Amino acid sequence: MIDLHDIRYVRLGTRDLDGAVRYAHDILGLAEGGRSGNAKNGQTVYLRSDTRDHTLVYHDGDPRDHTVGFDLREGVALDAAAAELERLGHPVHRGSDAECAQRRVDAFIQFRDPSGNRIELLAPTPQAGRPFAPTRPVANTGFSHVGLRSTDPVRDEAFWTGVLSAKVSDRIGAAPLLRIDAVHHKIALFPSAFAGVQHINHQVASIDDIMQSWYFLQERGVRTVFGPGRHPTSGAMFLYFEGPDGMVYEYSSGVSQITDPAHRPRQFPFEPASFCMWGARPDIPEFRR
Ligand SMILES: CC(C)C(=O)/C=C/C(C(=O)O)=C(/O)C(=O)O
Ligand SMILES: [Fe+2]
Repeated sequence: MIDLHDIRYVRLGTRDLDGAVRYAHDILGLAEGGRSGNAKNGQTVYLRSDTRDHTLVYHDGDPRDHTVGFDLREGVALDAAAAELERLGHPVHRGSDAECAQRRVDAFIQFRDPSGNRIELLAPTPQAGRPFAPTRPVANTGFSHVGLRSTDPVRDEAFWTGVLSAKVSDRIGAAPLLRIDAVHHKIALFPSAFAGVQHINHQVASIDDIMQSWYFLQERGVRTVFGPGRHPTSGAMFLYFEGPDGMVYEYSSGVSQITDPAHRPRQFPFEPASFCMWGARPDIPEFRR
């Protein structure tokens, strides 16, 4: 079992780096935390959502190119994790010096989950907490979770809980909401015909930030695709909206924590009442019945 600590970053390719960075800054309220590369070979922009070095990366490249990077729990050796994955038949790529520099990490390994989602495991790298101030008036308290596409959620749940250390908090139909710490979920696996990141969540402080964001997005012509609403599963109030290259972003507030070691996942039917207890209906393909 490979013990995960937290998600460190999501990396997304884009053909419109300036547009994606502008969106991250002006709409999401993220702060630019530096750039690397050059116009000839491709640029990478690091974006900050909290006191961490960065949590979102946009780079020149194919918009279908998505990667999620996880910190390993302290004491878990990268080599041991690589050996375990290879023993189980998952090919592993060890990051070159140039690739490490691009990710601002000391060392990492890369592999794919059974659906083909590209995952990176990072050697624990101490990060100095740097002050973070949102770049627009929203109390963005930080990046929190991803929805991943899964071509077979039952198979992928077995991988994420059996090979990696995720635990099932709840299921909606076949879609598991998985935790790797006390937070209700950091990963959700949603049925899809192909792999990739399906949505990216940032936490905001309160319902005021959700509702103010709803009006803010409408005024700027950003399409809301679900909400405002409240998830019966995690209890979080939410707003999902469209980002660059069709990515869905989510703000949520009030996600529950699971600290009871005897917690048993609840099974919710895959229907709108399980998605929102206020009656909002999603306009998101993966959440349609
Ligand atoms: C609309 C989906 C199926 C849903 O209900 C997701 C639930 C939650 C939650 O309980 O907080 C999410 O945040 C999510 O993974 O989007
Ligand atoms: Fe979510």
